[in-house]
Amino acid sequence: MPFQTEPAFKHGQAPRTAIVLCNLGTPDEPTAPALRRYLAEFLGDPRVVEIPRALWMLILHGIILRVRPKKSAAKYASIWTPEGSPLKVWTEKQATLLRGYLGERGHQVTVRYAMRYGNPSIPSVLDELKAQGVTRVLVLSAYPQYSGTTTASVIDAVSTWSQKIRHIPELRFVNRYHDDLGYIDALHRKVRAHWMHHGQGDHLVMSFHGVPERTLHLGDPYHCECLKTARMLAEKLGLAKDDYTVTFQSRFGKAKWLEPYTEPTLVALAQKGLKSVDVVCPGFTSDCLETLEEIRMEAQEAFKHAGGQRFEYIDCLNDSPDWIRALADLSEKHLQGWPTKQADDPMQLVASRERALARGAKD
Ligand SMILES: C=CC1=C(C)c2cc3[nH]c(cc4nc(cc5[nH]c(cc1n2)c(C)c5CCC(=O)O)C(CCC(=O)O)=C4C)c(C)c3C=C
Ligand SMILES: [Fe+2]
Ligand SMILES: [Fe+2]
Repeated sequence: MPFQTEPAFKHGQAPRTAIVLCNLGTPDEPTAPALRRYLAEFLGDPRVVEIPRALWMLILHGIILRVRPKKSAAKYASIWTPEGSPLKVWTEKQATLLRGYLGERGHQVTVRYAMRYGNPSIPSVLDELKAQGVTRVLVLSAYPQYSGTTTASVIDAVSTWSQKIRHIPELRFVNRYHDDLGYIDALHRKVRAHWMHHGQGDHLVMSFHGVPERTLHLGDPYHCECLKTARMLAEKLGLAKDDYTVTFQSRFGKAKWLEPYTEPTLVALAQKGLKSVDVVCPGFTSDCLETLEEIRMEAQEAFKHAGGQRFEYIDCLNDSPDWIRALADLSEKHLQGWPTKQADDPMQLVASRERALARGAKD
């Protein structure tokens, strides 16, 4: 296999570090053709749908990609903003803010965001970083809970890219932070701030994205990590067991997914007489189709239709300063041993002195 051409190797170049904040991805626009491209890539990933390949390709291309793009495009149109898809807008903002926070702490790191499906793609971002001379990459997934369907797929994309590279940068992956104290604290503050402004409902539903239940029995830690996040958040909020329910949303297809399902749970709670509920989606670090349309719109309607009166959707972490601080702390933890402050790294000091001398010679 031919490898990508490298620029000539130069001795004495200072190491350069980058962080890539990877999220799931989103269509380029809320139209059926854009959705077809996005869903073909997403649902064609064997990490996402684990059924025999030939059969799945027939179903995907023969049925799903003929029907779903139009329906999904209409849903995306209902949450689209002038700046684009919320998922992309928030992820981009998080990357910019993370760069700023780390810069304030004296770190010289490049921070980029990338999307596992759609744009900017993981390989395109890694190509760009490599062209800029980046020698160390910390891959930080936007998924706090590890799942084979998401986190592992990001790792696959980076590994596939590296297979065509001769001089591979040092790579590190943050696989999970479901129990990271900064993440839990940021969630807790988000919920508390919402209660302060809108009052506290009679019950809190914590809704996580679902996965097929089979993956749990096959050893995927996702379910356990969601439950741990929920337990820690509940403890921090001072909630008793009866004050909250953990649910799973976004079921796809006919197979059994993790239960209890979010919308039927909300309907059952309303039918039992619950009038007032708060819903938070702790596994989503950015608002997106699944939170804004499926929860804030659809689930709210179902809850009220079943007799509920007050439904408060609590925004995702998005650009909350507590969250960006947690991201910066997490990054610092995983950057250890990769000097990113000039004073830490003699090579950087030499390189910067040489640059200064070269500038002096020119001036
Ligand atoms: C087909 C199976 C799917 C699995 C498994 C799955 C896991 C999974 N997804 C997220 C996070 C997000 N998913 C989003 C959208 C979305 N998810 C699926 C299917 C599966 N997800 C589809 C088909 C879609 C697209 C929309 C649609 O047509 O319904 C999103 C939102 C993206 C956006 O653009 O806003 C997120 C985020 C996680 C965390 C996860 C497993 C843990
Ligand atoms: Fe999904
Ligand atoms: Fe959905």
